[in-house]
Amino acid sequence: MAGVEPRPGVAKPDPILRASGVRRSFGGLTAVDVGHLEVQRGTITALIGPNGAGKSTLFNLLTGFDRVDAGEWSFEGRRLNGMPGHKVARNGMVRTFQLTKALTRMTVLDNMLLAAQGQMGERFFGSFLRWQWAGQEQDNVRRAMELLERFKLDTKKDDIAGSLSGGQRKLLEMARSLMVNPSMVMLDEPMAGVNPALVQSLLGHITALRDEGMTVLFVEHDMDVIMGISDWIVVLAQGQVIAEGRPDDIRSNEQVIDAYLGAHHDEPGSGGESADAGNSGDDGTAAGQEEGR
Ligand SMILES: Nc1ncnc2c1ncn2[C@@H]1O[C@H](COP(=O)(O)OP(=O)(O)OP(=O)(O)O)[C@@H](O)[C@H]1O
Repeated sequence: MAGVEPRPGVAKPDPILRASGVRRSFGGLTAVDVGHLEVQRGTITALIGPNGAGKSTLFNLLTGFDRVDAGEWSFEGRRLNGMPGHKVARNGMVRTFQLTKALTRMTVLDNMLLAAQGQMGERFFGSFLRWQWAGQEQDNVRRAMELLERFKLDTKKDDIAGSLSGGQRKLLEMARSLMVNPSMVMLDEPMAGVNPALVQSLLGHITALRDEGMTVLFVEHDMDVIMGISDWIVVLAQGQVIAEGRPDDIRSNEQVIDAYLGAHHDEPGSGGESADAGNSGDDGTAAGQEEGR
């Protein structure tokens, strides 16, 4: 990334993901309107922005979990427009999801085995899928156990996922995403609901993935995490990319500071003194119940 200019839409030397003219509106509100965006292969790229900036919507669009009004994007040179989420995942671009109610009722190992099906959704789970797996099951179990060991969840394989702490759930979400052998993982608020004691461990896992050649794109609100771990940062505000750059470029970017302060303008007591959107760890998961390991 040396020599890449810090400006919105800048071309990268070896982009794994390219998006152009991606737009999505809800009624009269334009949630996403991205002119051009490239994600460099093998980097940790953070997608940040104030509440309501369009980060989740952009994630959903790129991964096939929502439909664009306009625009196109490609991953590894292959057009993804109109491809459903499970096919996008099979093409190597996979996203994490917070564990749904149905998933929290399954064991940790079943969560992993279901993920091997490539984000088809838990409604497909059950005797039918189990029957269909017959041949692949051994390979999948082997891979699942390797990943559970890596994320230090192997001793929990028979526990119900809902019994895991907030941090362990995040580890499971990450482990699940790796079941399809992706080349890019998109992490949705990997630190939300995680006890500070486990944050370093999670950060270690994310940088290890990058060091093994994986591309990581993540949405996060915690500025210390973002500035500490990111190779590149993309800032969204009101659906548009308003800035891109290395952490030092973004830290001092006035447009970015204005966007955060503007977003906080009407919130009582916000004071606008910080560029942190300030809502990390508030997703109502098992924060404060970390056991660590
Ligand atoms: N399904 C939907 N129907 C209507 N409006 C929506 C829908 N999804 C998102 N929006 C609106 O689109 C805008 C962008 O929302 P989005 O959730 O993508 O922002 P975000 O940057 O992820 O915010 P946060 O940091 O709070 O999660 C918001 O104004 C939101 O209210």
